[in-house]
Amino acid sequence: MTAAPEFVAPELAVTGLTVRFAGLTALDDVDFTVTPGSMHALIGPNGAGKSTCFNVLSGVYRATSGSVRLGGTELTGLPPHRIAALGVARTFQNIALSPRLSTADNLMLGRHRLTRAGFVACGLRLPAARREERRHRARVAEIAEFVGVAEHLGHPVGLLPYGVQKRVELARALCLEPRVLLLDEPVAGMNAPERRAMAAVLRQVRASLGISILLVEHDMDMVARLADEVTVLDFGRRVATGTPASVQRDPRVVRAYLGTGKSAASTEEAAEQATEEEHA
Ligand SMILES: Nc1ncnc2c1ncn2[C@@H]1O[C@H](COP(=O)(O)OP(=O)(O)OP(=O)(O)O)[C@@H](O)[C@H]1O
Repeated sequence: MTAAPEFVAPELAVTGLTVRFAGLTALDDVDFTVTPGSMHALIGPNGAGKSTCFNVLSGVYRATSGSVRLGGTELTGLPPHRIAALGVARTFQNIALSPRLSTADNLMLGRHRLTRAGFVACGLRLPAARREERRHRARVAEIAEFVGVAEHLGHPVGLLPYGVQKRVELARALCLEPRVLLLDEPVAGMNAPERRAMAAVLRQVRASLGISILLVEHDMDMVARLADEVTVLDFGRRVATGTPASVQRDPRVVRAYLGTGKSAASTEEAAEQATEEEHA
């Protein structure tokens, strides 16, 4: 699967982002930039502000101050559907699919924003609406094949193994034809083979589609293997930005996030192993 020829991933620039909830500062003057076509991880201990940041980027929360720009467009203040229409798609920490619907129908819901035929034309199944539906179903099949869930298109999502459901969720986000993907803990709760399968798909998404990806992930091995750049938050503040290897060696990060020398060492090993894999 490839991106449309005119596809260009825009820069996502977060500047001075601050979010306050009645007396609590969840994000405090945070800056980072997701370079077009790169994979950028947002990490930090529990309560560091990662979900709050995702919620601002997708329009669920309003920023108290600061700016989020996608290319030349300011996103702060826009409602979620407008942000989605600009090409920002999101997956959730907990699976947010309709379990009784088939994989195909869940993915068709993901195409809703791109549907041109009106409600009446669809309801009456007029020829133009039927043609459009065929076109969307063909694209859904292509995306399902790309993320490795094609064999499950006819199955109710709720009956699929957890790791497959997470890939269906990714497929649904891709059905929006996004320019930026926000992935909230894409491998949380997965076993090792499921993690490897998801990592392989995410690498393909970046390599073949050129979509910019912002990823919240607690699994440091995944971050070390996948991310081009990492931003570390602690108590709502950015404490470091850099390559996975450089942030893992940053004493502020070790203090804030990794806690013990032991976990820092294990994540360094993961970074070294990832580099070896890339060079193999
Ligand atoms: N809607 C809200 N109202 C009040 N406080 C909130 C709200 N959302 C988040 N917070 C607070 O903001 C801070 C940051 O929370 P957030 O969920 O963004 O952290 P996180 O890094 O995503 O944590 P985790 O890894 O546990 O998901 C926390 O202290 C949290 O209690």
